[in-house]
Amino acid sequence: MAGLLPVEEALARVLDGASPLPEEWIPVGDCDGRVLTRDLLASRSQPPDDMSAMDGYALRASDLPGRLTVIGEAAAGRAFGGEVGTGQAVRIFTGAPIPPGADAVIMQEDTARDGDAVIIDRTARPGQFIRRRGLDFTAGVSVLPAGTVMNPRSLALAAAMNHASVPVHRRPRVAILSTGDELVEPGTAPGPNQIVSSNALAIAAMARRAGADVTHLGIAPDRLDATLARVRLARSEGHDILVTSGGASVGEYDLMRDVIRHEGGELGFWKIAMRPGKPLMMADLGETRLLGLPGNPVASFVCAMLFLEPLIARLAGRAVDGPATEAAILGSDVPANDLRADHLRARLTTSADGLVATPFPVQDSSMIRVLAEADALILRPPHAPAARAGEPCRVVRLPR
Ligand SMILES: Nc1nc2c(c(=O)[nH]1)N[C@H]1C(S)=C(S)[C@@H](COP(=O)(O)OP(=O)(O)OC[C@H]3O[C@@H](n4cnc5c(N)ncnc54)[C@H](O)[C@@H]3O)O[C@H]1N2
Ligand code: MOO
Repeated sequence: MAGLLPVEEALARVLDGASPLPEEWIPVGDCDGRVLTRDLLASRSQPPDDMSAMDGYALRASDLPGRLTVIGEAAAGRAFGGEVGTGQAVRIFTGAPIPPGADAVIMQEDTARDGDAVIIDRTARPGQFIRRRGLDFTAGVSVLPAGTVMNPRSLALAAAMNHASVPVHRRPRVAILSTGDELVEPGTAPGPNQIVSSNALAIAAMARRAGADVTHLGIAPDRLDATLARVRLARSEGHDILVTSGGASVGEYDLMRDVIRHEGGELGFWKIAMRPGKPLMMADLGETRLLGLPGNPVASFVCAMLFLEPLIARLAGRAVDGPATEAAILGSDVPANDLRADHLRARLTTSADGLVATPFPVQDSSMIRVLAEADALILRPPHAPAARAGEPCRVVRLPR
């Protein structure tokens, strides 16, 4: 099994030359998960004026304690027109501008009203319950730098800074093609020897979570012309990534290498030192980067997790960190590994010693149920020696 490319080298090639996609402007409400292409400046200060933080009375702290004359009212969005003088107070509500002359707010719970007067038998600190102009942000300051991955909180901040639309990297466009004479779509009545296609749906869901727009190209039978037609469609529609599933191995109906050759693409690699997922391939077909995933469902999933998600992240402008690994201890013995980095489907439990990862006894890469029931992948590096239950290991949690 010479010539298997190490996983790290394969990932480097998948990412090689892939850079964040061009800018587009989108409504601020739609930018969750998108990455800013430019700094966002505050176009106003927040709050725009000194504001009350409480419902109560605006007054001069030096007048307290005392009986003050209430000369008017200020509410959010509606300022009091005059000025507060000695011995005077303005009825004020949360978010209302502090009238000139006042230097403190006292909560209404600490007051007693008597007609036009308010009686306050305590003192106030100057500035009490006043939010100063620009407390949150100041006009002209760069608050959200280019490269920020937007989330519901930063989205709210961009909106509050009065950006109706924001500049972000375009979403990667991913087309997904399943190949195989045996495949039928879910919900049809499979004939003898047929298999319900599931890989494309898993890959699409992962790609969407990673921030891509997804096009389904359906199922191509194991014929070069039919497969080529769909690949050309994906290219002509300007997809950044074409993911194929199946046809990656060495069988007589495994067409993907022929497809790449017919399209004038150069095979970036084929076959990597990984289990599951050995026959992964990559090629550039013009502007479209092709990831040819193996057909075995677990292999296609793990390859999508390790290679497609980082590629989408890179194109979307996000940092590519690789899957976060955690320390755990083995829940059962594992045999020595060969030259392929292994990814054992495992359940996670917690014990007094910490996280315990127990591999499923059967690790066949066709087993979708085991994949669905697993919590994590135990990472077994190439040539890792046999290990006993209780020994340390590294795991990657599977997305929930
Ligand atoms: N002589 C060799 N045979 C195989 C090798 C090898 O190195 N030498 N590698 C094995 C490995 S590892 C894998 S993984 C598979 C990959 O094969 P293909 O990419 O060519 O995939 P297919 O043959 O088309 O399908 C394999 C298996 O997966 C099922 N499948 C395919 N597509 C889907 C789908 N969309 N949804 C659900 N299931 C799917 C398909 O029915 C097959 O059962 O090759 C090994 N062989
Ligand atoms: O990639 Mo294959 O699934 O290792 O069997």
